[in-house]
Amino acid sequence: MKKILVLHTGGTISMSEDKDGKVVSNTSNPLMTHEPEMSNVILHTEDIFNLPSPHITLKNMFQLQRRILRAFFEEGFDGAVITHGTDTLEETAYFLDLTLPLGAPVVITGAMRSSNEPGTDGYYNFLSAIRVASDLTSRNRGVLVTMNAEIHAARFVTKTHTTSVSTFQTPTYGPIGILTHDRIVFHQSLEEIEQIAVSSVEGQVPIIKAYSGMDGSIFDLLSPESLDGLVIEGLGAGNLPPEAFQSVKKLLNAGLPVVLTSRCFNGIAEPIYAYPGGGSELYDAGIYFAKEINAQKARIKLILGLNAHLSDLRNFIEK
Ligand SMILES: NC(=O)C[C@H](N)C(=O)O
Repeated sequence: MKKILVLHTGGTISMSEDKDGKVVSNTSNPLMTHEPEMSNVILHTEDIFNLPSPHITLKNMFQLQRRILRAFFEEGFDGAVITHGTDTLEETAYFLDLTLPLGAPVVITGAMRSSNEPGTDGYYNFLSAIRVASDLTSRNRGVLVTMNAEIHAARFVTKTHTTSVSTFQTPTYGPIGILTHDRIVFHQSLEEIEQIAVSSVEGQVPIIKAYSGMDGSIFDLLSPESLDGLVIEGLGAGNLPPEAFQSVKKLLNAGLPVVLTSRCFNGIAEPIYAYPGGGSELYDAGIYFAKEINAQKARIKLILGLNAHLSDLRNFIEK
């Protein structure tokens, strides 16, 4: 028997469509009145929050992390399943991936169609997440996201479509496993799972997206004293328009950590180009290049790195 902790946090998976066709939150989670029964699994369920995922904060993520640590190290659970709204699911998944130790599986899922809509995917995804969390082959893989019969690594998965049930995709690498009718099949594993210990999750770190013709005005509006860091979604392989870069330099000189990702959906940001505003200039000026992760995940990583007071923040961000 596997003992699995289920933490419901809200999101479409817990919502219903009302008579006007609007999707609304419920006071009681429909997944709790209709729990899957599996011969080899005992579920312990908690409605830890009931929040649409745009309302989820770093504090909520930290609360989930501490609840799961207690479940694994004091209460003898073999795995955990989290149901979550899909809008920010990838951020919570990555936060937990970085802050939970390897071992028992932690699987996050959600739904794109609420509980009473035709073709709702909530119950199926919930059942799939329980199957993955209770399977021995899911151990030591970092936090997993299970949606639409696919298993993705939390570090790379992202929401790619506003409404499709196949919205969660892993650019560049693809899913690490699939669920068939009877089996769970992993076909890839991550080389290395990163971990960081934090005792706080404070920090003001906005994300700014670069675009053609961008000048420095948006960066000039920022006061480095009221920020802890900045993430820029740069162009292509990791470049900025030259005027924008001149203003970013002022923030760097004021001691603000600045992390660069690419607005490209696939690939890795690297300091290749040496023209004004090119990646090589940005790197030499002290901008950190976040490898392989998108801007919203780079923000989580930077905040965790700052809260851990790392002596070599660049190394952590660029790993
Ligand atoms: N499909 C969903 O769960 C979207 C919803 N807006 C949420 O993130 O809470």
